Amino acid sequence: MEKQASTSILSTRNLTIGYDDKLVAKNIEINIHPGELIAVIGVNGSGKSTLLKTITKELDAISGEVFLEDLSLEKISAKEISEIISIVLTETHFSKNLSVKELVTLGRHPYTNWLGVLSKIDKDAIQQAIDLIDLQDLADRKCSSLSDGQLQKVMLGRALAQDTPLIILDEPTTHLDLYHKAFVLKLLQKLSKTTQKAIVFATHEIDLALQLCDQIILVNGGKVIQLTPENLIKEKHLEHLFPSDLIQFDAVSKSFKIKS
Ligand SMILES: Nc1ncnc2c1ncn2[C@@H]1O[C@H](COP(=O)(O)OP(=O)(O)OP(=O)(O)O)[C@@H](O)[C@H]1O
Repeated sequence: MEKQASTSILSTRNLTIGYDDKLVAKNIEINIHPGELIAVIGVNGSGKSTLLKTITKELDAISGEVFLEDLSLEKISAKEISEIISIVLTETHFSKNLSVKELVTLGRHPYTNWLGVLSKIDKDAIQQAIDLIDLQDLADRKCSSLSDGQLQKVMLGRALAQDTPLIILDEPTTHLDLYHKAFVLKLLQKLSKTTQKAIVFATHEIDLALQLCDQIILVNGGKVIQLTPENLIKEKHLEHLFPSDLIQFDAVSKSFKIKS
């Protein structure tokens, strides 16, 4: 089995992503390490979801390679992937009739036997996830009774219970107000540091991502670059992200401003 020498949890080599009739981005070289909080940013339709789908094997790469830890993604089974990556999608693919604790318990699915019997390790992982994000008071509530912000925390709880070194989230702050967007992203930042898990999320909250993330992956015009927020700003990659007739990036406040 081909190996790549590095301490990355996930890396790519000369990766090209897209669909049968559409090349989305090429020459992608990204590296994700333990404890890092990484935002994937880019305008609508730039390829953020395509990149996340490709690195989680939901979509085949057009060419190039993805490595999970040091193994080529092509050679790893779905079960092995689920022990390394947990995925939190925006759309909810579960019955909201479940209680919070039942939903968090689903995170242990890759580890339980076919009867779904929980071992002590499973029960401890579920409790730890509930404690880590303060879900104790919500544990017996039905998911249908939760606000979007609470539901997002519960989805994160399920990913934590899966206890993988890498958590990937597709737009975790959609539908949240500014306070809850900041709350969820700050929680992701805290979890990446306390658990040393790598957390990667696609987002349109560029201002917040610049303040909170260790690294930014920018998908733009068929290219993908990975830099620290400081270098992304210093190298002026954000200046021409959007058409300049309406908004411009202000490097001093590290935020986008509407042109007067
Ligand atoms: N199944 C598909 N087949 C062909 N083209 C697709 C498919 N899914 C997406 N695309 C195209 O690939 C490009 C990248 O789409 P993608 O959904 O990855 O962008 P995104 O950055 O996640 O967008 P958004 O911010 O709007 O969610 C777009 O041009 C889109 O139309």
